[in-house]
Amino acid sequence: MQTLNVLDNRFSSFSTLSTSPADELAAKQTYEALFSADRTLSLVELFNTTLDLASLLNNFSIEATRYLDFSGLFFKSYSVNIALDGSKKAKYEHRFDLKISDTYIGTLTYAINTPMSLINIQILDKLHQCLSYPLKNAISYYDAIQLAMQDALTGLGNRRYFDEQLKRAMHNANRHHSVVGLVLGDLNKFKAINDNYGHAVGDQVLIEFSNILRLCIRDSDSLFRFGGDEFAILIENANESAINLIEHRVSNALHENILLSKYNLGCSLGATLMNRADSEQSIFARADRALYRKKAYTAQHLSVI
Ligand SMILES: Nc1nc2c(ncn2[C@@H]2O[C@H](COP(=O)(O)OP(=O)(O)OP(=O)(O)O)[C@@H](O)[C@H]2O)c(=O)[nH]1
Repeated sequence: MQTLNVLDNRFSSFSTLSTSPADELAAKQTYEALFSADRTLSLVELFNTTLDLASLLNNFSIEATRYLDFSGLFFKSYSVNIALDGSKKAKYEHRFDLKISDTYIGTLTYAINTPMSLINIQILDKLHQCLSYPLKNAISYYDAIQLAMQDALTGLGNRRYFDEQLKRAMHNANRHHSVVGLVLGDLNKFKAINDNYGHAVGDQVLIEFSNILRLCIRDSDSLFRFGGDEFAILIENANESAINLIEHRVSNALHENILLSKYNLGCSLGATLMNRADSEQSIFARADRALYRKKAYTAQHLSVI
């Protein structure tokens, strides 16, 4: 696969506003040659070679950069928000709403330093037509993957996603000589909420707890629910104080939350930091043992964190 940085590889006779009628005519003739039926078909085939959104955007930009000088390319839809690698903002933004038979797919935004000419827009419109179906397929694929990786009740990552992310985070940490932190959480006496107030209230409590966790972490940390009342927080670039801070925040937030304090809901957290000899299994087992000790302590002292 071609992975050149297209933004550093631009050339274009169309890249600025055409200044003379001769320029316009030359551009128009090239445009007509470029978008013969055969050419259109081969572009669609090219874009159809991948379902990966980043690769598709890269393939598309290799074509687009031949006709337009842009410093950034961004795509946003209901579920996707992605930028071409190396994208930078520029003086202007030109947005195109991409549609298939009036159905909105998403918005493609070009960051440009000179306004677009009419011929630029016409060429891009044609390129977008070639892109639209491959893009729609790639978005559907992305949505399906997201769904498969998500816990349906809370929207947090599920156990399968956790396994992937833990592996990726530990790999990165080893490369960059940083450390991953892992916090496992388990609600205390959650079953009693289901038993006493019903499953719907139990669900509401799980959602509320997930929202609390979201507020207690940084953007670079990730959250997961393993099912039931078990949660995990993956902390990148972690250290002892980052873990302590999260534990402190969760504990405070639980006490301050109106719904959860009404049910006197507590949570036990078990945390650990990665060491260089760790495998995914060993770091998880250590966090799990820490959680087990906290649960045992909590049960013994009949207190909540
Ligand atoms: N409402 C709701 N309950 C769930 C869901 N998934 C699992 N549960 C329930 O969560 C409860 C978990 O019970 P336990 O594992 O005993 O946890 P606990 O009551 O917090 O016990 P300790 O952890 O020992 O304090 C079980 O009753 C499950 O049926 C869910 O999606 N929604």
